Amino acid sequence: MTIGKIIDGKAFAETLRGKVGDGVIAFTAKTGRKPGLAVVLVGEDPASSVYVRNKGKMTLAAGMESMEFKLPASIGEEELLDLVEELNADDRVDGILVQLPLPAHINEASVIGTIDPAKDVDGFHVVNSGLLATGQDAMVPCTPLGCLMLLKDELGDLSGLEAVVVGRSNIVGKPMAQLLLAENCTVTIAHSRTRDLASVVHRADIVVAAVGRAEMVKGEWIKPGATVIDVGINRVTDTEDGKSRIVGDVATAEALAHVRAITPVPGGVGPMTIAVLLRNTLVAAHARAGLAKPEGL
Ligand SMILES: Nc1nc2c(c(=O)[nH]1)N[C@@H](CN(C=O)c1ccc(C(=O)N[C@@H](CCC(=O)O)C(=O)O)cc1)CN2
Repeated sequence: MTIGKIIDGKAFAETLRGKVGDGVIAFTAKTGRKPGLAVVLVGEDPASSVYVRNKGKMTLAAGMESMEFKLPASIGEEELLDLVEELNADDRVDGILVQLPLPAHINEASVIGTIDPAKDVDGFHVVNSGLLATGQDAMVPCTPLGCLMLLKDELGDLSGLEAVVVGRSNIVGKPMAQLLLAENCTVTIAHSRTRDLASVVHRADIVVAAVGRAEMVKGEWIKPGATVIDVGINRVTDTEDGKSRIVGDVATAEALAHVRAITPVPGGVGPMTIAVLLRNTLVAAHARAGLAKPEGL
């Protein structure tokens, strides 16, 4: 039995962060200032706190200015919107990211809609999703852009390939489908209510699983030789030893016998999210400074 390749997202992300660091040096030499990223965390969700801490560390390591705003979960929506407006008006800030999810009393769409689209390094503003959907230059959400980078690195030209995206979120599924369409793939968006999901997935040369259900995509669903990108991060508890671990949306051990290549969880797509965030911040800084897009990013 042959087994597929494990795509090393961690190593790819490290290389990308290195290239961003080089771009930051060149940007700073040209403009006399560093690119700046502002990250807003509302509440104390443990996973979100870790992601925000890592974003701050990696922003600094790339040579950028990092601004962190930690607000209590009880903050009102108006107060949060006021902070976003302040960051929109602050010239040192090239990128604004509000960590999701937000507490239930705050309307996510209003918050995202208040971010200046030029500083929307998450690419979640409707202006950016509209630009992406119409094939124009846009700020692209970090996780799907990271997935696309891994796919192109593995497969080269994606033109004509059959791609199935399992998951229809605004953050991953929908922008992922748009990116694959722009690469001339034939794209299907499937989800938890798709009829006969197994046979839909079995058509695909490329499977992107972003449905948020532990190991939902089974090995035998995968067409032999397909490339699988697993976006899921699901914490599960082992019944035997009671220890918890993270698994993806794909049953990786089974899938390995079928795939050409697959991203692991952890160490696949996850590390790409922050690396692409830094890349998007550098791109936003160039655009705001009236400079051409940095090359090779
Ligand atoms: N405003 C945003 N909020 C959220 C986003 C986002 O892109 N923008 N994405 C996720 C969380 N996220 C970054 O914010 C993120 C998730 C996972 C990882 C990562 O490196 N994962 C590791 C495993 C980490 C672990 O052990 O828990 C991996 O997969 O190897 C980085 C960033 C939701 N919110």
